[in-house]
Amino acid sequence: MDAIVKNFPAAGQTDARPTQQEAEDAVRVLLRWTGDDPSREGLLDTPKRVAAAYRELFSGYEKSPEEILGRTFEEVAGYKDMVLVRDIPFYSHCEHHMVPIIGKAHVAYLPKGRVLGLSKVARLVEIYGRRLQTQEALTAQIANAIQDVLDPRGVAVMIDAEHLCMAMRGVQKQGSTTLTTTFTAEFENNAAEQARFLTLIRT
Ligand SMILES: Nc1nc2c(ncn2[C@@H]2O[C@H](COP(=O)(O)OP(=O)(O)OP(=O)(O)O)[C@@H](O)[C@H]2O)c(=O)[nH]1
Ligand SMILES: [Zn+2]
Repeated sequence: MDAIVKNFPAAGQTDARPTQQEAEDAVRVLLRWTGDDPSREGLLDTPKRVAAAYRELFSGYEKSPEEILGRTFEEVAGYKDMVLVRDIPFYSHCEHHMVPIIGKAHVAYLPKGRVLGLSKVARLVEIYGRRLQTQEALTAQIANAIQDVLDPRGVAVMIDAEHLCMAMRGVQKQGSTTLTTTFTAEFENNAAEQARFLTLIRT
């Protein structure tokens, strides 16, 4: 688990953050970089709004996956087959251009006794989504967090996302999506389980 989160500040650890003033000044520089005038009326409050928006869009750095996944329960009448939460919509930002990634995550695991609250799976996607990401890292982080904290028989994650850095700029290919998968433990070793996961996603 440490390996997954150690690049990010832990919950409450905001000391290394620049001040509000520094953040707003940086936005003013970027406004000038666009060619606009930060002192015109319509842009006067923009640095403050952008700083607040960044806090929200990147709030995943302040949240702990272990905390979210910590609350599990066992009373499921011996249920032990796959649990799949599919079509979890998310927004993230690519770490190369800081432009949105828009997509859906499908997350499954094979329980070994304990199960997760279903909303916690979606909350986990939010935590990692609200950080600067590559799609590969996002996929692996979600799978590894569940594997490490819940210790199920296996985890499968698929992400299907559009990168606006490929659509709005650069190569400008709108509508193309990228698929990434991570399989752990029993999912990694068992092609039939992988196939069942992929079939259930499409059902
Ligand atoms: N593998 C991977 N690549 C990504 C992701 N998000 C963005 N990229 C790519 O990161 C690459 C960065 O390439 P660079 O050549 O350093 O940057 P660039 O000149 O802005 O590249 P272009 O987008 O081709 O204009 C681009 O090919 C992006 O498409 C991601 O989640 N995963
Ligand atoms: Zn990008």
